[in-house]
Amino acid sequence: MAQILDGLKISKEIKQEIKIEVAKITASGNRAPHLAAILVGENGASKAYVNSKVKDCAEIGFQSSLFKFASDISEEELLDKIKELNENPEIDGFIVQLPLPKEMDQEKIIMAINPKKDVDGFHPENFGKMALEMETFLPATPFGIITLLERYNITTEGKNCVIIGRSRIVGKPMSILMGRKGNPGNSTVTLTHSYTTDIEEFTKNADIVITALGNPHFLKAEMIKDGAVIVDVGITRVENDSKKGYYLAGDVDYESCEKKASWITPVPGGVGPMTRAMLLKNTILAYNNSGIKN
Ligand SMILES: NC(=O)C1=CN([C@@H]2O[C@H](COP(=O)(O)OP(=O)(O)OC[C@H]3O[C@@H](n4cnc5c(N)ncnc54)[C@H](OP(=O)(O)O)[C@@H]3O)[C@@H](O)[C@H]2O)C=CC1
Ligand SMILES: Nc1nc(=O)c2c([nH]1)NC[C@@H]1CN(c3ccc(C(=O)N[C@@H](CCC(=O)O)C(=O)O)cc3)C=[N+]21
Repeated sequence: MAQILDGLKISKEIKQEIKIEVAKITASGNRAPHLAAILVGENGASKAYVNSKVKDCAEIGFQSSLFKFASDISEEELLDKIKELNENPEIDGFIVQLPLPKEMDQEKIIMAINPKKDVDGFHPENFGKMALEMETFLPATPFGIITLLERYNITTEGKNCVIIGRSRIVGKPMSILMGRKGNPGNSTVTLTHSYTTDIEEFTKNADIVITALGNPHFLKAEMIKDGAVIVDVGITRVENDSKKGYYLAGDVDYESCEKKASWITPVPGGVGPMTRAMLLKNTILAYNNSGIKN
């Protein structure tokens, strides 16, 4: 029976640590860190995520701002908003919630963000720094996963790590971080995706499997080896008859895998809360590097 990598618990610890840091900042007469988010369109999951971010900020004493736009906003209008946030000295960091409407040039939007305020770590300058092991903002989800592994003293050195999914926000940066020098890191990484012909061949030999594909219950016990560490990033809303109308499904078939794994993350309560905590962590890093605070 696997032990639980309790992301909810660790995220609370991290938030508590940040809350203490914020209290010290404000006690000495400086303004609190300020995180902003831009949300375009009406995606239900995206709305829920940015709303929870506002709540997280209030909980630990950050200021926060949320800018909502209809899905037919022009690229120019969005770029103007980004420019305004880039220049506003009272805002330490901001994120543009993804995915953006299909018609928009996502790359152009991300490129417009001031890298010093890019607390998602998505700007190519920050992504490049991450890959080159320079100090920068690490994307919140992979940052959350390595922090979770670290706090549970999971050894990654010399291990075979298989990642499923190669998105900009999870799979790709995750593969870089696990393969970097250091601990967590020093793993031998295999990055798999929809063109991988026989995923099972890789997952069966993996000491660590990280799933980020968005396919409910994809990873079954037969696909993993005894004692593997399983990290489930996937969150899909699957419709059912409950009051909410859906339940949250991970990419891992938890019921079967927990019997075989040594460690496993639950969904919900695993990687998701860690992502939120690390965004706050990045914001305080941005704050501390931004000079004058008044
Ligand atoms: N817990 C958290 O904090 C977060 C959770 N998520 C969740 O993680 C999941 C993934 O999201 P995201 O990272 O944005 O990825 P995307 O949805 O952007 O991409 C999915 C990736 O999975 C690959 N893939 C899809 N199907 C298969 C398959 N059958 N076999 C192998 N690879 C496959 C795709 O391959 P290809 O590149 O070839 O198309 C692609 O690289 C979603 O459920 C999302 O909601 C996302 C961010 C944060
Ligand atoms: N610019 C940008 N940055 C992101 O970091 C980003 C993004 N866009 N787009 C969408 C994905 C998704 N993502 C999640 C974060 C937390 C939970 C989370 O807190 N999940 C809870 C459950 C939440 C619920 O009840 O719905 C849990 O797993 O326990 C989920 C998903 C960040 N993303």
